[in-house]
Amino acid sequence: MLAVHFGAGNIGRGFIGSLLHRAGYEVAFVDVNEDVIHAIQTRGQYRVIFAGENQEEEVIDQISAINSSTNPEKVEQAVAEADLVTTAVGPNVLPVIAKAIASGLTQRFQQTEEPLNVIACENMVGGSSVLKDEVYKHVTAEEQALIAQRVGFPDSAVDRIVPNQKQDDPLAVAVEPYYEWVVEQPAIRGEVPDVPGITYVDELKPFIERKLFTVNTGHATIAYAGRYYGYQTIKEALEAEEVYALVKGVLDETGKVLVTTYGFEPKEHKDYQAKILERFRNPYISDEVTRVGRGPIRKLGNQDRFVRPALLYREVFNETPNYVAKAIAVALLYKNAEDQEAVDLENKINQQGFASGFAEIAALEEDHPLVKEVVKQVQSL
Ligand SMILES: NC(=O)c1ccc[n+]([C@@H]2O[C@H](COP(=O)([O-])OP(=O)(O)OC[C@H]3O[C@@H](n4cnc5c(N)ncnc54)[C@H](O)[C@@H]3O)[C@@H](O)[C@H]2O)c1
Ligand SMILES: O=P(O)(O)OC[C@@H](O)[C@@H](O)[C@H](O)[C@H](O)CO
Repeated sequence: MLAVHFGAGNIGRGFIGSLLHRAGYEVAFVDVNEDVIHAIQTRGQYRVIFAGENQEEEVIDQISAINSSTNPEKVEQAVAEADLVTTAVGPNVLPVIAKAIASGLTQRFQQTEEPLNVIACENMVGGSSVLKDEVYKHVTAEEQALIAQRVGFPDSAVDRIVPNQKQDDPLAVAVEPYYEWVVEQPAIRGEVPDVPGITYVDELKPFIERKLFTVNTGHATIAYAGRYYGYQTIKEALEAEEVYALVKGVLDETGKVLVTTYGFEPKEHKDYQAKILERFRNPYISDEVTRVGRGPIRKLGNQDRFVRPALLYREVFNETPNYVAKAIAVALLYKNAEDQEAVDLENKINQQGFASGFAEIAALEEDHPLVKEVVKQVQSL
């Protein structure tokens, strides 16, 4: 069985590749990073190191790699022959890989009537649905009809902390042992892929929103507050009283709205939150605040980890979550010259001011109550 995975990065090698390998797939990685591609092509395997007391390892072999920049035809052929396609490239890259997937499907329809599932494993709501919309832009109406019949784009939620790697070996990847991969089953076409570790659910939304607005909202809060107070890693930032007080307040607010909206059992959600804070404190993982805070414009977007839960909170309780607003305020002060989105954010705020800059990024009116509260929080920092 062949799985084609776009994005041979942290999660691609450290999580998706590992589970697909265990399920018996040969994994063809598609990437644009020639160093990683060359290493996979020459070595044909890599190590996953589980960052815990015993530092257990797993060897992933039966792998290959294709450079989608220099070898698009090979990518198309791989998609045409694949039994499963997955992605972990970053939400902003989905429109880029959509063209290669579309060309591969065009070729596939000339070769076989076999169904195929394409699962985007990105930190966003509706990643596979967004990818499907992007693929549709590159195919004919007739091919859109074939896709609707034969190709599933089930949305998914993936959870495993995989920091930027500091290994001498460019392919080895240290990961936390914990993982969760939830996939929405009704959108599957043909047989449900038998991948141990995937949890199939009828409705993904509660799960992706619980994950994004607990794990990622908490993570990003620690990253931006950590950067603001001068800490380098998530672990050391979380040890700071002012950072812990903020993330605790944020998780209380997102927890309250998630429990009310989706009916999660309150004690169970508290345990879920506690587990996440323990994961952030993992002594065997060093995760920079600059990785977790990467892409601040994406993370301040209307449907992402700060604004979406804040709007849901206002909808449900008719008041603004002040801790989330404070977390947004420190995010607006985020600086990192090596992160283009951080540079763009800083320039936008300098040119337009906080109210106009944040309102534009969050797709809100400048006089929106959340914008007003965020500006108030910035002024009090
Ligand atoms: N790292 C984590 O802890 C984690 C956990 C859960 C979800 N995620 C999500 O997984 C996705 C990937 O995150 P990551 O941490 O693995 O990032 P990463 O930067 O380590 O990996 C992304 C990979 O995509 C590749 N890429 C970029 N453009 C490409 C293109 N046009 N075609 C093919 N490959 C391309 C990059 O070269 C890189 O190897 C993101 O959506 C992220 O939010 C990450
Ligand atoms: O990947 P991002 O940039 O959306 O968010 C950074 C981290 O919060 C994220 O990668 C977490 O490590 C991951 O979502 C844990 O499952």
